[in-house]
Amino acid sequence: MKPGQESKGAAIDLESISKAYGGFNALDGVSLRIEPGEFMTLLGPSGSGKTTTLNVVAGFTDVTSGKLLVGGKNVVGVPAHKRNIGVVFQHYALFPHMSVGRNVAYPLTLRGVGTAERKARVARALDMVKMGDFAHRYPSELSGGQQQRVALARAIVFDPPLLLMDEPLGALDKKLREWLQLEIKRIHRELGTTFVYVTHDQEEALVLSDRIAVFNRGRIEQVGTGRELYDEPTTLFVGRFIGDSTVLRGEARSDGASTALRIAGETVTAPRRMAGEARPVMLLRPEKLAIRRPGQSAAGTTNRLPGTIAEAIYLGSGSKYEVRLADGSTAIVRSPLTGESFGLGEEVELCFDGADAKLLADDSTADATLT
Ligand SMILES: Nc1ncnc2c1ncn2[C@@H]1O[C@H](COP(=O)(O)OP(=O)(O)OP(=O)(O)O)[C@@H](O)[C@H]1O
Repeated sequence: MKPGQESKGAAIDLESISKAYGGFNALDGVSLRIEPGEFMTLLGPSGSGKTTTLNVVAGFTDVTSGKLLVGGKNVVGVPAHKRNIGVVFQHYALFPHMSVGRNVAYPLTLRGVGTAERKARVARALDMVKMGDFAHRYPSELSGGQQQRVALARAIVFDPPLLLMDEPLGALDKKLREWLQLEIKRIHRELGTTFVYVTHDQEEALVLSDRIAVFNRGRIEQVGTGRELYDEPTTLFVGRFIGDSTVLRGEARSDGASTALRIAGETVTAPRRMAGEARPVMLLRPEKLAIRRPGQSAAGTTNRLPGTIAEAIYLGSGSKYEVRLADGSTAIVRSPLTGESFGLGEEVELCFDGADAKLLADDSTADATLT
């Protein structure tokens, strides 16, 4: 949204929404406030409840319990076609027998909008998605990316206060997807409408969103900006799902204000304690880890673990290394182009400052659910 521009978007409030199919809880007490004009992404692995949540907001799925407010009004029980919400799915649901222009005009025809205004609004919506020259084509004459842009035009042509998108770029190749991500971001800015977007792709979520809600097994684990989720994950699942990470597990000992982990005979410490009874693990981001040759001094690092280079990947802007540790686990390290390089199989030391380690409660399901 432009500064000073008033949001045309609706606020959404999900309050303790549950949805059961037989004895299975697809949604298990989901609460989320989405601000007017916000770009909110629902992110999580397959089966975590993202699509069910979106369908509940759209009115395609009823709830077992809970409240849903759109623009402050309770819409539980209101049928989908009366909610005035724009929707885009992964598979372009364009009408094949209608031209692009007639496809985009369809929601206006349904609403009884007169011819002159209809033409003007269809032209505006097609221009917004850069498909102004394609009004006379048929869907079968368009590429996948073009069809999705038409679907987007059709979803925004009636100025809905809320636009829902379920993996709209899922069927497209990487380059096209990256370009359309930027287009969707621009359209969101220009419209000022509330966007709710479903994806299982964390990079896509980071590119697009004002905030991200991370789903796991029918619940929201954490809601925050991409930076908050990366820098301050509150659960191991979120820490593992957003960005690369290394998880150190070992026999834990906490005393005073610090926590020590014993890993294959070595001890690493962090100058913090974790509240509660759960077993702590340390989570480290790749840029907080360094690799040194054994015996080499490493200023500023308080911890060292011996390991072996298991993988070295040249990334152009630097290198990414996988270091196999003595307990069999793998650490991921990013090192700048200017740094030293290491060969496969080389014996090294993994170094880090304990202050950079996040202490999180262990959760054995956090690895299994990463798909
Ligand atoms: N109509 C249904 N009947 C029974 N179970 C369902 C139904 N719809 C969804 N589920 C189940 O609810 C869970 C959540 O599904 P949902 O589609 O919301 O997940 P998702 O996070 O969107 O995953 P994906 O990315 O694979 O679409 C899944 O385990 C799914 O099998």
